[in-house]
Amino acid sequence: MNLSRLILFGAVSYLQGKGCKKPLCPIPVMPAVMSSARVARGASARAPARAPGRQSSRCSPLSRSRVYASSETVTDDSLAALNIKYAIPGSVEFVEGREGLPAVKLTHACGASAEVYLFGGCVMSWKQATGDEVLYVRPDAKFDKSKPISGGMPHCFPQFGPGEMQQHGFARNLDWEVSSTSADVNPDDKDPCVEITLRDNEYTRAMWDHAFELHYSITLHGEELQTEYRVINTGDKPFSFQAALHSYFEVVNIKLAAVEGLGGMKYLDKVADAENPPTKEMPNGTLTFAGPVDSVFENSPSEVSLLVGNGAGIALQQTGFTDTIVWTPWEDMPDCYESFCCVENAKAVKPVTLDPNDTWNATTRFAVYTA
Ligand SMILES: O=P(O)(O)OC[C@H]1O[C@@H](O)[C@H](O)[C@@H](O)[C@@H]1O
Repeated sequence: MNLSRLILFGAVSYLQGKGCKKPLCPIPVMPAVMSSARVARGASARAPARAPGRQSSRCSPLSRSRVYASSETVTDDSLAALNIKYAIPGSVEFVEGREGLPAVKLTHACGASAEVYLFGGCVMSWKQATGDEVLYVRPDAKFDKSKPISGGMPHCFPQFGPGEMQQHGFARNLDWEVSSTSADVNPDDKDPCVEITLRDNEYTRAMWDHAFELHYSITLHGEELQTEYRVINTGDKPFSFQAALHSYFEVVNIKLAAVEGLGGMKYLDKVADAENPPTKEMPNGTLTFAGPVDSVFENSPSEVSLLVGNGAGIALQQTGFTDTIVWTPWEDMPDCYESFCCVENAKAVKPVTLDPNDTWNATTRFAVYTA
């Protein structure tokens, strides 16, 4: 990726076209249907024109852009079946990701795109209209399911960590199911969207004995990436969990990068002690990097920005996720640390406790801007 091009082309033209000012337009009202019980069970939240339960009525097998050999064995979980059921020509398509992992590609009419891998429910790519990649995937990332994908936007659920469970919980190393797709929030400016779902199973029960549904929707609103995260307690006893989007962003160089919006805040310093982090206070101003950082900011502002080192930045807005984590491993990862910075939207410090049938929601909105 060459983020410097963002200054000249995509971000400027798109944000100007949308009338945005730095760093972001006010958060638009998310579709009200996102919180309804019907949606929580998997109906297509963002396609009100469709009949309930018919998630891909706009998808015609005849007009899909990918052609499959007729001799191909179509199983329920194959790309062909997913495309037949959920593809929306020009907006939503199921494709083969790295090492054959199934992925859903969202394409916005402005040229922006995103790719979400069903393994780990991980947004692996988010590109601006120019083709510039915003996310970062580590060179040591594995795509054989032997470990979670190290890069993009993996999940931390139901544990942020460290804790009793595997680091960051299990949601990032399981296959998620597709529950709906849509592309018709506004017919004049189609916003492609996919919703994927994770439910408890034998594997999760062995680690965490609770019945749950985790619904995660990813939408491209122009060049912006928006997500909605919904946890439902489907069991008969309360449970507590932590959750985070462990986002890896590409930077020009970590030594030139900075995070705005956290000045003067208290934080837990996990570099000093990962198990019992001491509380420290940030000086006013921006957070810059001259060594490893692993800081947890509780009740952080709903908007922070990552400056990538060339004048461009990524604004992160959140609701529900009350905390922000900033992580750079520095020389623990000598081959790649200069190229990325993790700025994570999280509910990590105080876990959420959810009663049976209750739902917890969190949203994020990511947008590239120029100074
Ligand atoms: O599991 P990954 O992707 O290698 O990330 C590990 C890091 O993830 C961060 O979220 C934590 O704050 C760090 O403490 C941890 O080291």
